[in-house]
Amino acid sequence: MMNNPPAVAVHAHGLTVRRGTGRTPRTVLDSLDFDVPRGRITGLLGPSGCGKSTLMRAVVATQAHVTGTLDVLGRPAGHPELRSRIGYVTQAPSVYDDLTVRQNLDYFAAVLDPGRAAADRRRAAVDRAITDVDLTSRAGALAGNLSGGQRSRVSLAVALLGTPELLVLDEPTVGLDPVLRRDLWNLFHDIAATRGATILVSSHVMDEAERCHDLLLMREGRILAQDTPDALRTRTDTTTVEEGFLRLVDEAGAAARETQETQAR
Ligand SMILES: Nc1ncnc2c1ncn2[C@@H]1O[C@H](COP(=O)(O)OP(=O)(O)OP(=O)(O)O)[C@@H](O)[C@H]1O
Repeated sequence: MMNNPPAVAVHAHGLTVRRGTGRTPRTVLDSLDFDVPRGRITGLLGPSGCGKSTLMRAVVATQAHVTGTLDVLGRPAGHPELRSRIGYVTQAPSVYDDLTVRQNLDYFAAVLDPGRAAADRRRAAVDRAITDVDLTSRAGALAGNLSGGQRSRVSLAVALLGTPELLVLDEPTVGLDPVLRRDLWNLFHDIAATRGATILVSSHVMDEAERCHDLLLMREGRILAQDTPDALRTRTDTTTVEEGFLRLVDEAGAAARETQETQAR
């Protein structure tokens, strides 16, 4: 019997992913060890191509060729019980342009919680999700007529429908103006604080790191650091997470060169 849920939402040990077809698939995640604490916002940050989306896809079990240990909400990734406990928003907003905001949500709610008996529950869930993302005044608008930021919020509302314990958000603020980015981050903090939900959110914009409780900094398929923004700045003796990240990159590069030179002697 489980009395208290574990304090860790995602636990990875030796997590490895190989991608690509043919005889020589590439290792795109290389033996990662990390934990994502529950009830907090963990930012997954690193340059384009470092493996953020692949890591998220492994967590939500849409990625093939995953090896190592990967536990999510106390179950192995991909366990059927996790389906309703995780909300996932991909980089491209997955909404139907020819449906209104409410129709999009009604559709996904019907998939999640089907049957006539659940109609009232579905309506309440849809109302709540629309309110959560602050789209009440646009509920009747066609998704195809919304701005990029509004479409992202519809996608987020879909992910919120099942009141997930873990929200996995792949670059949700990409291409948004500073005001919309700030509003979305405020919403993430609201969701984490009021629902106790865990949020794993990726970005390649380093200033967004400052908005996270915890950070996983990635580079070239590896975890460079797992820290809070404050601890990272202190440890690297820098004033921003971006400078701290660059210092860690330089240190890792110097260490790699030293190893190569030692091996060449
Ligand atoms: N279908 C695929 N087949 C082979 N390799 C792939 C495939 N998709 C991605 N990759 C490679 O895997 C690596 C990690 O890609 P991934 O999309 O996870 O990075 P990312 O950090 O999310 O990048 P971005 O910020 O640009 O979305 C990259 O080197 C990419 O080229």
